[in-house]
Amino acid sequence: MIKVTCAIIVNADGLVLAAQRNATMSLPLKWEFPGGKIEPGETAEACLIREIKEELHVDIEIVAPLPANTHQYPNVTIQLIPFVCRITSGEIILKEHLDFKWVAKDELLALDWAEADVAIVKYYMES
Ligand SMILES: Nc1nc2c([nH]c(=O)n2[C@H]2C[C@H](O)[C@@H](COP(=O)(O)OP(=O)(O)OP(=O)(O)O)O2)c(=O)[nH]1
Repeated sequence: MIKVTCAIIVNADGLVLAAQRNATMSLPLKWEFPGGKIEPGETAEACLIREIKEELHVDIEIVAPLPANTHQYPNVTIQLIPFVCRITSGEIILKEHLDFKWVAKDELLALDWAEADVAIVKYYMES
């Protein structure tokens, strides 16, 4: 099982950042919460701060954890470990994703999410 962290980044207006995977990634064009695989010896929190800097070019702080979701894709099982986060500095520059948008909480489920993310979206909407 691969452990993957992801960031539910909330802005000052309460909107949530959704990021679209590019056409050459696995799960092409699906929407996700940015993040990535935990490296050996790394904490989930440190992983997420590193990944967000690499992918979005911003610094974040972690606000709160949400329940992890284990999901079996045909070729891989991942444990997706979410944290609610805030940007502390920088402007978003996409380094890997195709697109991003800020979405109202009650409109999140309308996006075409990576399957593992749907449960996380629901946890967040109920939180
Ligand atoms: N970062 C991230 N990955 C997710 C999410 N939902 C989801 O199913 N994944 C999957 C996609 C990948 O199989 C795996 C890790 O994604 P990644 O973005 O860090 O790694 P990657 O593109 O290099 O993965 P891969 O193409 O090598 O399989 O987790 C999510 O919300 N955020």
